[in-house]
Amino acid sequence: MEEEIGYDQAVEVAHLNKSYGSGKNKLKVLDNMQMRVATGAIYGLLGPSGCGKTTLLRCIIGRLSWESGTIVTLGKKPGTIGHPVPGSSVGYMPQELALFQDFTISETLSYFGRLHKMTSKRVKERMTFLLDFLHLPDKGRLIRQLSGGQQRRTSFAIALLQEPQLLILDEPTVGVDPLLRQRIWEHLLDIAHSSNITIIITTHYVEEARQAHMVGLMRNGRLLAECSPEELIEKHNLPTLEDVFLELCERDQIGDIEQNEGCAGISTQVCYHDWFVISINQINFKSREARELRQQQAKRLKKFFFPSASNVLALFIKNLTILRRQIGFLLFEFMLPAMQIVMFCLCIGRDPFNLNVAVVNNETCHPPPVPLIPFAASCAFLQHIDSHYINDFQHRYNEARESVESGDNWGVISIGSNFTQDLMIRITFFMATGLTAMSFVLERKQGLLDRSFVAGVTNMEVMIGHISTQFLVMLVQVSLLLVFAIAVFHVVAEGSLVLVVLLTLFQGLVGMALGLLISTICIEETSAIQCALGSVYPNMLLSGIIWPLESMPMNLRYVSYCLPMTYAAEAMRCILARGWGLTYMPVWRGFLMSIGWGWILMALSAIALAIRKF
Ligand SMILES: Nc1ncnc2c1ncn2[C@@H]1O[C@H](COP(=O)(O)OP(=O)(O)OP(=O)(O)O)[C@@H](O)[C@H]1O
Repeated sequence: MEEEIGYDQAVEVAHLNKSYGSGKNKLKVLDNMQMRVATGAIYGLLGPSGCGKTTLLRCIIGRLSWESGTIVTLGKKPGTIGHPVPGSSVGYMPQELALFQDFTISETLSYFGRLHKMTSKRVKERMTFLLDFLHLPDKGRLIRQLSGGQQRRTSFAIALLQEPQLLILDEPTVGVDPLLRQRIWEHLLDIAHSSNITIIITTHYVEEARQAHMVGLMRNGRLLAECSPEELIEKHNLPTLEDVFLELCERDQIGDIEQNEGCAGISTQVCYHDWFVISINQINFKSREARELRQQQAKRLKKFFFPSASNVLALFIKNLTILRRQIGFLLFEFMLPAMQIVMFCLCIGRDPFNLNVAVVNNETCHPPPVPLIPFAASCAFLQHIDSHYINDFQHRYNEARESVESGDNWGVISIGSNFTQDLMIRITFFMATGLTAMSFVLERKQGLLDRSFVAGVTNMEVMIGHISTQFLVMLVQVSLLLVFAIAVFHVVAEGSLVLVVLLTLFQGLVGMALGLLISTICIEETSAIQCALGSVYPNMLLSGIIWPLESMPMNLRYVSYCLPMTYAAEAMRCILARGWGLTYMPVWRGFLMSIGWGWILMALSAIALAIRKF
């Protein structure tokens, strides 16, 4: 049974050290940082720009890891599995807007309400209150149509939505008029008092922090003072908090901060209150941590394999809403693969000029007028060629080659027996890669991904959310592709259509998983696009789709066998041209490779997501 620890301090930070980068580029941002926030208090975190406030807040909510020191948020280390931090116990308003520009206010709040597992009735109630309280316009208005101040207030509304135990507000009053700013502070004081909600707030308007119960003054990643505003002002005998702040900064610059008697060993002015009855050192976290480690690993694995259905549903609906808002682009996406196959089947019929070449066709052409003849794209190609220009149709490769050697022809066109079938695998794979390659990039840049993570979403849930939405798009794409290829152009299809559809979908999923990996690794849109294109061409060249594997150097051939498309393309040829089923090795091997690659790429994406901690 888990040990329940009551906490008088909602947040305790002790000896925290945190750096960004490594080696020569290492930047120490938090330096032996200390902080204690009593439950039900409003804590104003003040400090010059770049002193590490946001970094500290992100550590407190479990979005950043640190090198050494301890953080206890609402009784446990943030990020502990089963602990709702990050999750519903914390409301976070980041500095950046972090809003879906194409969502309405209502859709935005509903999305976060679903993540926090609120009933739709409760979401409606809170929405009505927040719209009125924050002077927001009609809930049907798109975020992009709101003014800067209105957008910030919407962002604030998200943080307040589920009435969390802990509110972390990173500069919530920037761009808010003084009247509304005062209302916000009154509301914060009210919820802290009536609901025992703890609030940590950063602000550059130092004077407004006088309304907080406690203020922490930071500089260069260290805490200079932690006191109630009145005590600080009284102690320094200065008229304003801002003056105290300036004086402390100046004294810190010349190394003249007094050591507080009650706080030996910490070069910080700290005022003790009745709230601070538990010292972080009194709790034996080390022994508890060791005991919990094994349980945590088991829980982490469970959470990885059994994601929350309601979170996945919330992400799915969110992604669908994004797609709905881009309906033109969505239609284009639906049609693109079908257009590619149509163009391919139509355009190859154009007359080339002055080509005196021998043609060897290994695909089977049926003479008209056989009804519903299976279509081989190569046959259409040959039928459309004016025999005046390409007039030497050989049937055997050696004969064709000899005709070139003897000077009768200047070249040989040899059409492989798999010319048309491979196309479907190729188009599906690359389209799917394109579908997901940008999934995280934009959301991450706008801080949206981070906000979902703070609301308790896991990496796996985000990935499943994206894959399930894009899978819908891919279903439409594959249906259109197969209709055009098989029903309209009669591409040879001797085998089971179910296997064809399944293999195409599996290949699409592998392409999507590759796209996800790309979008996890790349920070900018341009690098994601280049990465997607860069992975497409080697894949295409090496997988034997453009040129036969047999013509490759032996070592390269082994590389080719390991690629996701090689065996799948072979399996597709065997199903379509030979009518083989799953009992044949080349067919099941193609399926097995597709499934294996899908899992490998998904796992790599999950690992990359976990390491990057967006
Ligand atoms: N992801 C990052 N990689 C490298 N350096 C970073 C990163 N994020 C922040 N920093 C650096 O860490 C330092 C502290 O940044 P942080 O955002 O925590 O400061 P802040 O006190 O919140 O500043 P502000 O008040 O301007 O928001 C800055 O020097 C910043 O450049």
